[in-house]
Amino acid sequence: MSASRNLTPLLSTLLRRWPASAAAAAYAPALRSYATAAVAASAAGSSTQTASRRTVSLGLLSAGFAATCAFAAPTSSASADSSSGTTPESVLNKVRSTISQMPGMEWAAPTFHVVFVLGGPGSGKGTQCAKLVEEFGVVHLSAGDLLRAHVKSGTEDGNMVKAMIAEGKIVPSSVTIGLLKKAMLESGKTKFLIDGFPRNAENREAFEKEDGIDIHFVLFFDCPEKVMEKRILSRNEGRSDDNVKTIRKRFKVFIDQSMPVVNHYKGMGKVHWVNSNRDPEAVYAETRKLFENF
Ligand SMILES: Nc1ncnc2c1ncn2[C@@H]1O[C@H](COP(=O)(O)OP(=O)(O)O)[C@@H](O)[C@H]1O
Ligand SMILES: O=c1ccn([C@@H]2O[C@H](COP(=O)(O)OP(=O)(O)O)[C@@H](O)[C@H]2O)c(=O)[nH]1
Repeated sequence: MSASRNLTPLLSTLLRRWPASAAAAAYAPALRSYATAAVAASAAGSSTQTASRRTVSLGLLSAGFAATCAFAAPTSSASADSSSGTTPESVLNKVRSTISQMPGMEWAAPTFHVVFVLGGPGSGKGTQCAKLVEEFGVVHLSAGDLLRAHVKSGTEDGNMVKAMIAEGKIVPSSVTIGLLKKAMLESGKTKFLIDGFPRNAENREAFEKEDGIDIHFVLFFDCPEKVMEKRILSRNEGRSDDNVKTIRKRFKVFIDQSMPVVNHYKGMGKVHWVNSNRDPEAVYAETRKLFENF
């Protein structure tokens, strides 16, 4: 039987084992894309499999299901989950053990492919990422945008983030990585531009500890401070941190804390340096070449 024909009953089995909340149902499309990606991955590797035991790479499917359960808050079933001690890790472990018990199925860790897009505030990261999304169909995740959306949640955590952004400070990785992982899982895709993260050594070290993420390279946009400041002051997106006082603090944080991250990856030969002090089309003409094999 082909792997794709196995898929629907498998999804039903997984969803039956852990009753889906209304919010979980909203994740079904993402789950289905993971499943499709998993089947494609399995088909690509089928020549190495034995006829008696067909191995299906279900890591992405499992990750999608874990996301379904782990991020279903704030529904009533999610609060029942938290009262019974369910955590993202415990859900993932359940998915893993169920899959391992299914005949002909084997657990495989998911792989997400990532390019970090770094550069000073106003260097043009968001502008270039939008062009890459259009041409290459990659997913653009701006850590700053995710944090700003989180502020709107009005939670205690959200208020802490709001205060840190207003001061140009770097939010702890536990918050930012949680938001990034959630967005990655929900997207149902596997190739990501992570824009504006990691911003310091703590962010970088924590992200590198995450399983199943392959950091392909770092795209660094280089632009003089004077030019970046001028750009930010005419950006006009209503951002609370786009004022001269906070911009100067952000530049200092960038030099003191973010440049060491860039230099770390430079030492590993992973940084592509692009001069972004040119018109956006000229910057893109150089940038796009780096993605032909991504
Ligand atoms: N190459 C460029 N030349 C001139 N202006 C640019 C260029 N790239 C971006 N901008 C503008 O500068 C501002 C900051 O760009 P943005 O992409 O938001 O930067 P970042 O994401 O690095 O903070 C935006 O208003 C954008 O339209
Ligand atoms: O991984 C991140 C990304 C952003 N920020 C915060 O969000 C602000 C805005 O970041 P963004 O990347 O959106 O804007 P940029 O500084 O590139 O203009 C930063 O100054 C930080 O306070 C953060 O703490 N961690």
